[in-house]
Amino acid sequence: MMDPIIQLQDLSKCYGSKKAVDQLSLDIYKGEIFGLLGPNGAGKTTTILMMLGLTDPTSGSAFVCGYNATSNPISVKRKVGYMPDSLGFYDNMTAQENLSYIARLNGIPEKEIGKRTAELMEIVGLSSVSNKKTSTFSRGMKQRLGLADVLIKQPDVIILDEPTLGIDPSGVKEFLTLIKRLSKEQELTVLLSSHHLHHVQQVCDRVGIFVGGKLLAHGNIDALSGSLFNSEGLIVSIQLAADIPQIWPFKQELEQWESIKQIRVNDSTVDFECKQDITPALVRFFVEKGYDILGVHQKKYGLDDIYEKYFEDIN
Ligand SMILES: Nc1ncnc2c1ncn2[C@@H]1O[C@H](COP(=O)(O)OP(=O)(O)OP(=O)(O)O)[C@@H](O)[C@H]1O
Repeated sequence: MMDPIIQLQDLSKCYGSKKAVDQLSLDIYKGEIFGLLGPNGAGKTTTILMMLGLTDPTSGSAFVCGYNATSNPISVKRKVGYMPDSLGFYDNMTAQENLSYIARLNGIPEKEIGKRTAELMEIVGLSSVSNKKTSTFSRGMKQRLGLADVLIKQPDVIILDEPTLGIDPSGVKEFLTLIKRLSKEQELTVLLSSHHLHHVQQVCDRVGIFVGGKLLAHGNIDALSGSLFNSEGLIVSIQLAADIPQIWPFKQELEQWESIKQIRVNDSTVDFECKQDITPALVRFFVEKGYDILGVHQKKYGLDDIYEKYFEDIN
């Protein structure tokens, strides 16, 4: 496997007796979109600050793009773009002027600024309004300009803190689609922190769940739901046209199937707890036995279920 682009090893940060981040170990790979999830005070921002070399860990290490963030923060900052949750622009300047200003701060040669800013305006979908003052911009437009600011230095990694906060649903969708496209096209690694679970679920390859400074779980959503709901797994529910008798001869036959963990019969509905998705085989079984099927429903656990379950367990 390739080397991780972000490598956190036993990273801890204490503020007095408070452990804001507690022995965090995590690897993130090039081109991944990774979601940091957790309630207020979980330690997400402190973790991000340590990755950027903006605060020193009490113990452990954070390597980003091969550099130790504590001993080499300047090199890390060259490679990493950070978009905080509250964005500031010069309201009396146009979007183009704001972006050019950021380009100069990043040391981009004057002769390249025009081309680079125009390309970025196109990428983030602001070309047609680039000569408008940012005071007229909606929150969603500002967020896209913030993304252009972050991308101007052609980073390998971008870190976005609550990027969808305060944007309307269509703006959120556009923004997340843009992030996904950029990540795929440019092999950009994206770390985003968010409270909005379904936003994260739409866009992230993997997520990490933070609570009380600890990383309780990380992985892709299927793997997390699989491990967390091990006892339940995937539920396939088949609704038939007629009730099933109390003593149902086919139950015993179905219980022999390797992929079925449990069967629950409730009037005309049969629920199967399965190790994997065997919906087509189950449908065929019922049809071959002459049953009329009114509906087939799969319950898969999503991020909301996973998140809730973790909070249930610790509260
Ligand atoms: N400079 C500081 N001094 C003292 N305590 C701090 C400091 N910064 C953070 N903390 C504490 O560390 C813990 C983690 O805070 P952090 O801001 O990292 O959490 P978070 O997950 O980013 O939360 P939020 O979503 O609210 O930003 C909290 O209990 C917070 O009060």
